[in-house]
Amino acid sequence: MLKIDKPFLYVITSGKRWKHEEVAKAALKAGVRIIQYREKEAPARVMVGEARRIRKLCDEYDAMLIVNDRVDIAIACNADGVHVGQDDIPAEIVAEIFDGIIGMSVKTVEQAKQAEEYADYLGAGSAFPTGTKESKVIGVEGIRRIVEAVSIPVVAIGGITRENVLEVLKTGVAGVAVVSAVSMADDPEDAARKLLGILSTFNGGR
Ligand SMILES: Cc1ncc(COP(=O)(O)OP(=O)(O)O)c(N)n1
Ligand SMILES: Cc1ncsc1CCOP(=O)(O)O
Ligand SMILES: [Mg+2]
Repeated sequence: MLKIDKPFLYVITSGKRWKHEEVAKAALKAGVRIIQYREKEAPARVMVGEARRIRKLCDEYDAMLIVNDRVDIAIACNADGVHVGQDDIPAEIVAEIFDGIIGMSVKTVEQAKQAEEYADYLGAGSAFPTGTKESKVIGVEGIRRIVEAVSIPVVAIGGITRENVLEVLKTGVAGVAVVSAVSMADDPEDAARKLLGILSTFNGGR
């Protein structure tokens, strides 16, 4: 389902410093192959336009697009997938109406095992404290427990930076997801390139 080499960098856009499209384009130029469009406040009319423009960019770079929370926007922009959390539309209902990748957020092994039935991958975190979202920190050990409990790809999220990403990779995650490390960077393309550089040197050892 996630047809990219491991470990991968999963960039989540925020429109708070740069436009969503600017972040997506910078990440794609750097070599990122999975982008999540995450917009929590804009009207649907604005979201659908942004999501469609990012879809076009992802097509140019042969990259996957996941839409956060909103199955309607995901359908309208022909996204590859949709990501839902514990309070969003349940994954089993997403599966009824959406033909694509389903990602689900989890914090515990119990949630992870339940999510496995309908999800194609899991977003596990927060790995570290983060200012981007109020989210309980489960730590690197919490991520490791989830990785070991399931057989679908696990993407770590929350407070991941160039400084701590190696520690996270050692848990065996399939990928690492970042919002601020790229979307809030002075130079998002350079930030993504540097993170990708660290991922490519990681030898997979635990
Ligand atoms: C890859 C990935 N993992 C986790 C999340 C968080 O989803 P959720 O808990 O629904 O929180 P919001 O992002 O919707 O605020 C994610 N978006 N992506
Ligand atoms: C969306 C989300 N879900 C758990 S932590 C988080 C925020 C991640 O953002 P950042 O990479 O800036 O810490
Ligand atoms: Mg959500």
